[in-house]
Amino acid sequence: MASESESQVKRGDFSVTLDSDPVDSMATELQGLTAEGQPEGLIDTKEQVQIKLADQQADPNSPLYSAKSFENLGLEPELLKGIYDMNFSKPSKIQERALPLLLADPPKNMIGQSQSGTGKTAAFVLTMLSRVDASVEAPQALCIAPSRELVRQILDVMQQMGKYTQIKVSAAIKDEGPPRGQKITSQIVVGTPGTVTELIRRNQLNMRQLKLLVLDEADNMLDQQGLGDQSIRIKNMAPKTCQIVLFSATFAESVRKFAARFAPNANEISLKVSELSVDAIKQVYMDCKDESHKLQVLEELYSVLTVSQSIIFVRKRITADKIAKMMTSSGHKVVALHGQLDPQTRDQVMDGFRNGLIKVLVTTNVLARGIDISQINVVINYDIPVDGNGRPDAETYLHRIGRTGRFGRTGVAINFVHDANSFRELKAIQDYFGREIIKVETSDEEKMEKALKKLLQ
Ligand SMILES: Nc1ncnc2c1ncn2[C@@H]1O[C@H](COP(=O)(O)OP(=O)(O)OP(=O)(O)O)[C@@H](O)[C@H]1O
Repeated sequence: MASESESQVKRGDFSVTLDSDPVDSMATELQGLTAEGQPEGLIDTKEQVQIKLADQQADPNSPLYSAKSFENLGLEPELLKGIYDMNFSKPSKIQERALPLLLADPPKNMIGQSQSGTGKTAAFVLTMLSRVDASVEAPQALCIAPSRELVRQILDVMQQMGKYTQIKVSAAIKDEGPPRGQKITSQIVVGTPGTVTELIRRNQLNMRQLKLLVLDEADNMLDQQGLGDQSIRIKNMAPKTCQIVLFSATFAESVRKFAARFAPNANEISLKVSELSVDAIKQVYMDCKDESHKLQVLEELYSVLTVSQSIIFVRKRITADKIAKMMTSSGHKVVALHGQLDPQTRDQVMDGFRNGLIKVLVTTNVLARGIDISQINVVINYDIPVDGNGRPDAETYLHRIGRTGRFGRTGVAINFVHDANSFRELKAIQDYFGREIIKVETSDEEKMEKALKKLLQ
């Protein structure tokens, strides 16, 4: 991308001016403990993953700290059966590293980071299923996640993995919790923070026997402007001995500090900022003349591309509805999904997208995180993500594009820019991650078609 004047990327509570070589300076900040003066107990692996063990006496070279097979983890045979039923033959990198630490006794807190689509869910789901006692009829493990859709997905993984066990799992999302007055007796609960808080308040969810609390998309869950307060309140209801596990693909420095307080003395698996992007996701941008030209380019794009499934991210609900209407009238199987829809409709839309009846989903940031659908080969940032203060939001960008290119698959992320502002926003994000976002010609239809087809080869 051509050089632009100053622009700022917001990272939690600090910002960086692009003129000061943001990639280098921010990488140094985010590396944190990996810079000079590396403390003991920190393993700097070849893949630039840093593992910081809470126990400084631990021998980092011990085979205990990586599991090359699921059998090595000492899991119950019923759980192994569930894993193999899902066709997981061996642990992914994050599972290999995190599971031995997560399952060790006495339990230790964990702050775990790995790129999108690398198998974090299975790591914490297996831990939850391993830690609870099926003969005790009370909640012992609780997972909270930021969206209804993500909670339902985690429940699905939980049910598949645990299908040969006697463990019961309950949902804590709007309209799907236990009926009023009825106490939860399931060993595991997965929910959104709002509904979980409500169930605790109504004495339906008793936290007394909780051994494990997991925050998926933890940086988002701890964000002070968002779900942070609720997450803190939930944690404060758990016993002091409860194991706290935080997972995400991103932890901005300010959140990381807070996370370290939320999950004290945790084992940490972290990535440098330069390692956050998934190589298999090709990132491009399309230069549109103005806001209305974006709609036209979108139409052209879908007329030339063979997309199996895709997500279009927009800033506002109204834009989502407008695009869905326009594309539907052009004959595409498109639906908009956002927070204004009622829970049942959201579930129906999501189920339709998962089983392939809906090919394109137009959505807001509500689906930016965690959603795992392997058929998605294109993600479009129709609007560049910005935070509440209107500054480019690098984390949300990474999560959004991470809906494609999952678990070794390839994918394409297409960004629309249409004025100096959107250009600056995208440039700031590009410079932050240090990965070039390549231009696709929009002025010449033939060239555009050729470039797009090549992208998806
Ligand atoms: N060991 C494994 N073997 C094969 N497939 C796996 C394994 N672990 C996870 N997967 C698959 O990889 C995909 C991505 O996993 P998952 O959704 O857990 O990623 P994630 O790291 O949580 O991503 P995100 O940061 O986007 O939330 C899923 O479809 C999952 O079934």
